Amino acid sequence: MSTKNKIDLRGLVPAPVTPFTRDGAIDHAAILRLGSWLGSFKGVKGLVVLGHAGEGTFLTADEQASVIESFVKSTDGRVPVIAGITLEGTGVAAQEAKRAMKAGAKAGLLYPSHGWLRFGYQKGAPQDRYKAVYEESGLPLILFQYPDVTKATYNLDTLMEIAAQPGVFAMKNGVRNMRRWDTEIPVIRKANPDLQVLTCHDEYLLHTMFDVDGALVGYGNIAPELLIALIEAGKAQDYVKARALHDRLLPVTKAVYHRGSHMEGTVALKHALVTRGILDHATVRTPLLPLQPGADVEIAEAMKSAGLVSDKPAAIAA
Ligand SMILES: N[C@@H](CC=O)C(=O)O
Repeated sequence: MSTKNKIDLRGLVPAPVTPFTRDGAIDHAAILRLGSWLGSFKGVKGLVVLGHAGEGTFLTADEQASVIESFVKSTDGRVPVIAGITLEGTGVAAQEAKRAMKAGAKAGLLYPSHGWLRFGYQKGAPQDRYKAVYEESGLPLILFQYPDVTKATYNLDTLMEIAAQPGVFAMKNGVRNMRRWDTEIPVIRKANPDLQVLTCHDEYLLHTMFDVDGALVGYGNIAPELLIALIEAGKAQDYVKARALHDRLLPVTKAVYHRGSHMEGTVALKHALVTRGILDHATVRTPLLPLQPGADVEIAEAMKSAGLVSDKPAAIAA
């Protein structure tokens, strides 16, 4: 049976960070704070936990299940929780999907097998991975398109075959090649009108906003109200409004996502959540490292300039 149209992610789908206590354990009280705050925004349609922003691969299997359970609890199950499914082998990824489902996940974001990043993959292997994980676990899946510069990116034929599978209901597209974006998204949409297309180009969202049903982004942790407005402006094809929101967010985008690498973005998200009063500190797990001294102040200033500090809720410009 097709999973298409079962879960509606047409809006903002933040990928929450996983808060830790100062001594490195999972901070479930902070998860409840973060999840209930994000879930309080009408345009937030789902929470994708245990992704890159959630440091999902740095957690044990038991910790992963407990994070899913706490995020489900944070909105009393009202907002669907989707889990990152990241293990390399198809069989173990299917087991991971089953554990996620048992913990309360309503869907999975299936990552490419990690080794493909370096070596590439055999023709048909990505299609087989999506089919097998869905058939073995029953967990509805989001297709995850990696950047064109990696060997784990999927060409258009591969995307089309995965998108047409009954277990796949949405695509998170992070191709970061605008020639491919502009030519492939219309083709995929035409063949799969029910597939939900979500951008994940955190560091430059504007261009992708006019072609999508929503955004599945770590950025959603820290500026949900402005990103919801940006998605709405994109859907209305209102470039002037979208551009104004983009410009307002630009200092935050630079402070969080234009650092050395996307990995630092995760640490920066935690600092930004401190400025919003949701987290008390920005503890991360290695291999993530703290940002350089002063980065917290830069991030706080950027958040303030965008009107996103906790004592001054952001007003959405008309
Ligand atoms: N936004 C990033 C990181 C998320 O998983 C991406 O493009 O993949």
